[in-house]
Amino acid sequence: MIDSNPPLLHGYKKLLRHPAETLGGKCFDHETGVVMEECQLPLIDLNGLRSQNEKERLTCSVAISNASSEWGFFQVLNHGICPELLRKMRREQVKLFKMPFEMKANSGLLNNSYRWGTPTATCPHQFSWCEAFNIPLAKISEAACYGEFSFLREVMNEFSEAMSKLARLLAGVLVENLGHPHDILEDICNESTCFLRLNHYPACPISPETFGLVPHTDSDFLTILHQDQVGGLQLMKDSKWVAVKPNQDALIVNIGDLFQAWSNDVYQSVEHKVVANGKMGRYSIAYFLCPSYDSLIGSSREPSVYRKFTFGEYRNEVQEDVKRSGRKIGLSRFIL
Ligand SMILES: C=C1C[C@]23C[C@@]1(O)CC[C@H]2[C@@]12CC[C@H](O)[C@@](C)(C(=O)O1)[C@H]2[C@@H]3C(=O)O
Ligand SMILES: O=C(O)CCC(=O)C(=O)O
Ligand SMILES: [Fe+2]
Repeated sequence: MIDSNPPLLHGYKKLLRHPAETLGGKCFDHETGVVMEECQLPLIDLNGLRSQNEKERLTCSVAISNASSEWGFFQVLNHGICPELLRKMRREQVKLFKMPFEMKANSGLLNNSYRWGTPTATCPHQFSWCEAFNIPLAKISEAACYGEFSFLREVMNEFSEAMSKLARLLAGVLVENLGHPHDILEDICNESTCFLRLNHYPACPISPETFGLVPHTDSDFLTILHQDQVGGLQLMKDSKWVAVKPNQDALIVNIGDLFQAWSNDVYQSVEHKVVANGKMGRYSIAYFLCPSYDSLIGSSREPSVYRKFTFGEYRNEVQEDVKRSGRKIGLSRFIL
């Protein structure tokens, strides 16, 4: 059989040799709930924030905060990212991942941000059947890192600018609802401290229980996600996995660990995962609103649940945990 691109089966054959048997093994600790039928996430029309009517603006702002506390996730309509830009981004993303594996892995493309599978996995349930470019936006203005993908540079700049505007709008509503000036986070988060993650989940020929992306919470303030029509994203709600039905007019927004810490647990960073699809490949794009590495993340109100930490310290801790134990521990490491 020709090797797939990326060679996930070949590269991880030992780990994935008997997926059915080993899934019952000791590291099998994530299936705490069964998938409910697809459940509609709170769907919020952002035109409410632009209304002349004060009451409408308030209703929309409260809906964003309530969803961020109760679900940690919500979907937004009239988000301002034009469909043509999403289509251009999708075309470039598909072209990028169709490149020969050797080029993706060794060309240093996009600031050498290419990753595939999970080198640190010690059992199938720590393995993600995916490939991704985790691009620091500080670097995307450098033409050198694009090779022949010069148009990709143009599209990514346009896309990340639009996403940055939306992320700032949403973060502004969330911090204002906690009694702070809407731009309080803007001095620690800016275009150059954020990340764009291009995900591709190839069709997966092994166990249907294989993860496209392992259960995790995001290590940022908030994430704005565009998923395609294939589906597979699930989030944890009341100890059950809830599938997120694809809605091409909507973008998905989820609270990250840093906003949970900053809000002193008012907003929840909720576990989510992607289940692999046996027949169809799937693409998604995630924009991560992140502060600079030296920014101190403290609680916006006392008494604080967590000790203060810098984003750099947090990322190092996550990577150390993933290296040491194969999975992310996250915020619980920083409880006072
Ligand atoms: C193996 C892992 C790396 C990751 C945490 C995880 O346990 C699973 C998801 C990964 C991810 C995806 C989105 C973000 O880029 C990230 C920082 C996060 O919060 O979850 C990465 C984590 C990482 O790269 O450390
Ligand atoms: O692809 C998806 O739907 C989710 C991706 C994700 O959770 C991430 O990149 O952090
Ligand atoms: Fe995520």
